[in-house]
Amino acid sequence: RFLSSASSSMLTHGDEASTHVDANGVVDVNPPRGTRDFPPEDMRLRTWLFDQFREVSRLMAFEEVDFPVLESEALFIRKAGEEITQQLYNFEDKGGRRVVLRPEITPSLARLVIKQGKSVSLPLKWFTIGQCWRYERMTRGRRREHYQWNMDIFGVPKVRAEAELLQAIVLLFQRLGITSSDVGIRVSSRKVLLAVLNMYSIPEHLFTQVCVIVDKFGKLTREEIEKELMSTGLSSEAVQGIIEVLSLKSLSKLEEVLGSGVEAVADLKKLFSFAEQYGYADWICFDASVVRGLAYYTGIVFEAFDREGKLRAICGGGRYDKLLSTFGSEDIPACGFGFGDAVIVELLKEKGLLPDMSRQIDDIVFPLDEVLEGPASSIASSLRKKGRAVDLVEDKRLKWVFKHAERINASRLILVGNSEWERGMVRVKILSTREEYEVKADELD
Ligand SMILES: Nc1ccc(Br)nc1
Repeated sequence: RFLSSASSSMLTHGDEASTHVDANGVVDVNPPRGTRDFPPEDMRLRTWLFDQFREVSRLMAFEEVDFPVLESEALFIRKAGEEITQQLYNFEDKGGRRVVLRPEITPSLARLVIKQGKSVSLPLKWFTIGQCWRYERMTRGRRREHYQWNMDIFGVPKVRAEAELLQAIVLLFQRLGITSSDVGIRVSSRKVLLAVLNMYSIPEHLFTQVCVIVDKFGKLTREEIEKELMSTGLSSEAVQGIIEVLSLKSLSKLEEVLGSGVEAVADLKKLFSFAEQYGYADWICFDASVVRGLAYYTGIVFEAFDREGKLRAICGGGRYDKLLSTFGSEDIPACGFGFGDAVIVELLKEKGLLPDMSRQIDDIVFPLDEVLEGPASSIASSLRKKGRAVDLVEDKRLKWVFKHAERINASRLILVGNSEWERGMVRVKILSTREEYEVKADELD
């Protein structure tokens, strides 16, 4: 007897350590808090989504890479107060090593690029789809794991790289049936904020900290943002200046405030002109409030959002030209994005774009008598060798088999019966047309 999910939840209160086994030693059948199982129908949807990620990666000529989900904690120790590093799923292993279930992919990518060193020629265009983790007090009841598709380009210093990544994102949306009226991509550059800090002679060491605070724009009230910015020691004049510039939504206004010839403006102008050439200009818009919450971004940053404003960011990314030197290596210019598997599915549901996820099988082979189980096996085997997906069924009544064939959308039902088999024949039923005929068993394909 298994506990139902309801009764098992009585075993665990809040987030303090709780048993996953009840008083009678019966295991709670739910997965650990904040994690998901993928039973067949959910797994078909996930596989379909990941196939779209892979197909876009192929179209963009990216190579697939992979890493352990377990990483050294050292890869993620950053002092900028990011949410992602305050929620590390970290622990000490039996060897006394400080390790984490990775919260993101980019540091692993950087680690591998450094490890590969001179043996790889730039530019590198790599992608991966991997599970990422966070340990959050369950008070907010949020998930603790999700899968992320990551696309990263190493060795391209110019905004061509960002233009390529934006095309990948737009291609993905288009493959899913999402249009630029459903989704937009906000684009800015951290160099905008850097220019503002320079205008107020704010020391650059405050840069990442200010970025992490400003990333909460829209999540916190203006007063809360002002308070957090002031707490870093910024003058109220500088705080007002930052908020004024970050509220800009027009590149020409930005140029007026920052002056022409500022690198941030030049980069963004170049990127928007690329967008026209690629044909995705109607997907992107300048929004100076976009800074993204990761400390290591240094240039263009972007995030996709649903225009109805009901959901969290769908994906996001940016340039991180100085990440490798934080690991003690020579810097290599880089940019990339992460695209989670959860928000996009919520959006597809909202838009009625979830694909049909029912099963599909080519053939069901069914022996009408148990003495024919052997012949049924050889028929199933030869069909499989010809590439047919075959469900070999036995110990069932024929009525059940017909129901089953409907349930799994089988194309054909191959019945192995005594009278036919004596003549080396089998009976074939085409389930879509109800057509039925006999065929020589060794001519079945
Ligand atoms: N970084 C991160 C990891 C896991 C989840 Br769920 N969300 C964000």
